[in-house]
Amino acid sequence: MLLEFKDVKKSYPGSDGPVAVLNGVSFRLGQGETLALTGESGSGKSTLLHIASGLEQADAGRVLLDGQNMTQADDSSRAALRRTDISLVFQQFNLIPSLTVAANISFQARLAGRVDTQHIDGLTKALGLAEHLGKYPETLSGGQQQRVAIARALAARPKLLLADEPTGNLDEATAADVLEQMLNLVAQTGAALMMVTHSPKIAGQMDRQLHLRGGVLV
Ligand SMILES: Nc1ncnc2c1ncn2[C@@H]1O[C@H](COP(=O)(O)OP(=O)(O)OP(=O)(O)O)[C@@H](O)[C@H]1O
Repeated sequence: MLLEFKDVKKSYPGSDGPVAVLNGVSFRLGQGETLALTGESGSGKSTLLHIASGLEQADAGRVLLDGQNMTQADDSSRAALRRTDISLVFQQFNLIPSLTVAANISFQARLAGRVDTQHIDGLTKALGLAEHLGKYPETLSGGQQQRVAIARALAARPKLLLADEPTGNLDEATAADVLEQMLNLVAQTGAALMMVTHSPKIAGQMDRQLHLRGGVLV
């Protein structure tokens, strides 16, 4: 099993005491599997994704990545796992403005110590980015910027790709293209994918769907 949540709980401080966002969340994600995470605004989808990525810690329960207990790992081991095994794609692209497209794409692979130029060339071509490599992110369209973020995320050959509304900032036609390319590349690289989405149509393209309601998965 690649990712396993066991009775995960998370609260945030509210004006009248802690507010439970995740109230005992359990699920498993196998290698290469794709999973959609849906739920109303504020239901805790991003919180769950951040805990899966190690960006945030659960208050209780266990999160296992490839059998390793992330809940007990210290900050530096969680950071190491994030560099080597997990990649994230966000709604807002989050590219590094001072780096060229080429440098953005190889950034995480460099951090992970896993630069494979042939693999990066393949991603760049598949995403139609070959003629944009020397440009800076601000000169690209939203769709092109998100393609750069996807190439960066997959360049390090992560076992797990976590995507938070990755096509939420794109028009419908661009969103459909970017999603198709992302799903093809995820399948090719063998990564597992967990994607937060508000779109039932997008959720329907994943192997499985989980819905968050009232702090639990239904
Ligand atoms: N750092 C934080 N401090 C306090 N409360 C937080 C924090 N992060 C999230 N929350 C609260 O936790 C709840 C869940 O937030 P989260 O962003 O996980 O929801 P979501 O389902 O991803 O929402 P959306 O679909 O609107 O992005 C919200 O009520 C939010 O206000």
